[in-house]
Amino acid sequence: MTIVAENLYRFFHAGDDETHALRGVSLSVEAGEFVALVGPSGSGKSTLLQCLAGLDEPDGGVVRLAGERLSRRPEAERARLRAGRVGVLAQSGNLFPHLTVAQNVRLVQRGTRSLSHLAGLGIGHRADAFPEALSGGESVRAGLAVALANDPVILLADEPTGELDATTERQVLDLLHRRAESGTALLIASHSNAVADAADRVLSLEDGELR
Ligand SMILES: Nc1ncnc2c1ncn2[C@@H]1O[C@H](COP(=O)(O)OP(=O)(O)OP(=O)(O)O)[C@@H](O)[C@H]1O
Repeated sequence: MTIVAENLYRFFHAGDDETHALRGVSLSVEAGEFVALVGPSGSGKSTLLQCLAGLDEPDGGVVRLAGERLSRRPEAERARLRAGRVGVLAQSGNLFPHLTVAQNVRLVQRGTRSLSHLAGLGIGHRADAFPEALSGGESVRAGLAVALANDPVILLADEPTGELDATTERQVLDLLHRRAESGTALLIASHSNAVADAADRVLSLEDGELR
């Protein structure tokens, strides 16, 4: 099970301005691989993750999930292809505000699985808290708990450790490592050196191109 991007382009227009957020990005992440995606602010990391997740549509190129084309399909089909296989942690909007952490996880969970990964993420004691009561680091970890709720085969995560202290970051990276060892493909966008150090491979984006 892999995720593959072939020659992805994404442009944004605002008035006369055109931003070339992705300019011909090709990559693949294999099962069990922990890949870090680094690059300066604005280099296209979030755009790339959104396109890989099928939450944004590239203007050119193709995304394939386990050999099946994800791009240029109706959202309902993209959702079906993603469901239960791809976990996504975005930069915001990962939690429904009117549900507790545990309810957020339960909402996306298929069947009855345990909530034990909350403890692994160091937020077991916050299971009954509402998102507005969480610290920045707690809410990122709660979002990660939602993304991991169905034991996805691919995890796409945007800055999962950005708001964490060094000790908690280590804890989250250990958990991600164990996921990779059990076969999950991880693509983690981050500015943190600790994430790049923990990864098997580092992809570096600059101005919408991999270097
Ligand atoms: N919806 C949008 N409309 C217009 N421009 C956008 C949009 N989304 C992203 N961009 C632009 O595309 C470029 C890439 O943005 P992106 O968020 O992918 O970068 P990033 O590497 O994730 O940055 P950061 O590290 O700050 O999160 C930036 O110039 C950004 O301003």
